[in-house]
Amino acid sequence: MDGDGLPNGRTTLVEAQDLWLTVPTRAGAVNPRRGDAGQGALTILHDVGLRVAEGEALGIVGPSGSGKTSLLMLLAGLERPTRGTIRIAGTTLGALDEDALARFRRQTMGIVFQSFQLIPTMTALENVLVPLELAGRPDGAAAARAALDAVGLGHRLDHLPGELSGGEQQRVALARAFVTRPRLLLADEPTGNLDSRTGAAVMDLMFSLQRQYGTTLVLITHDPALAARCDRRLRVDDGRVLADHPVREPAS
Ligand SMILES: Nc1ncnc2c1ncn2[C@@H]1O[C@H](COP(=O)(O)OP(=O)(O)OP(=O)(O)O)[C@@H](O)[C@H]1O
Repeated sequence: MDGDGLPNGRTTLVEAQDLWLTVPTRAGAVNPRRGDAGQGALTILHDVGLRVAEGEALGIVGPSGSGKTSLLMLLAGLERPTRGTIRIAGTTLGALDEDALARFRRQTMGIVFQSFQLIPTMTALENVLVPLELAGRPDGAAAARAALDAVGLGHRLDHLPGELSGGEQQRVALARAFVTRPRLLLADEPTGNLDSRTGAAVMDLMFSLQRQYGTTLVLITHDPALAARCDRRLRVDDGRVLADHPVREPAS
């Protein structure tokens, strides 16, 4: 490790500095643990900073309500910080307007949510085709089939999400997230809706694809065993980063 906690010799893909997130609150909706930031505002994240090296897997852990999802939303550019900067692959998110941000997200990131977030009226193949069509990829259909093959669902191309099990739906979501070979994968409790055995199988698949493609991973999880599979672990509590632990030195 070097002085800033990154494995030696790796370039930084994600860098966040001095992040604050404050949202307006309805009267009576103030979280007593955090208090009121003043004038009906709640501070969800306070002075958060982090760096993630290219190819690294970072696990984010912390109690419910500590701000993990909020942090992920900022990194995805789905929410804007009240203060602070986020730079991903050399691009400062705050400098982009909404269209440019959406384009940058499509080119650079894949996102996997706890609730799968597949489009219910589209088949597995059509769901995986969406990011390819948005990227204007002419080889879309072949790439989408290959991605579904890679997650073991080559025989379920024409099934709607409602005709698939939870584990199968999350595998479709993984295929959709990886199909454009994003440099960064953001995953928010991807096993949260799965039983432990199915969740373990889906996570084996995710880490295997992450290693195969050299994808940088930011993974929110409540599962210590899953966090321990990451190269580093970041602990968030009450909107602050409390500790940054290397789990193990990555193989050089
Ligand atoms: N838009 C919002 N308005 C008001 N409060 C919010 C908003 N978004 C998040 N919060 C609050 O901010 C806190 C952090 O929420 P967040 O979802 O980031 O936590 P979390 O660590 O991901 O929790 P969990 O592990 O339960 O998913 C919570 O107290 C939540 O109620």
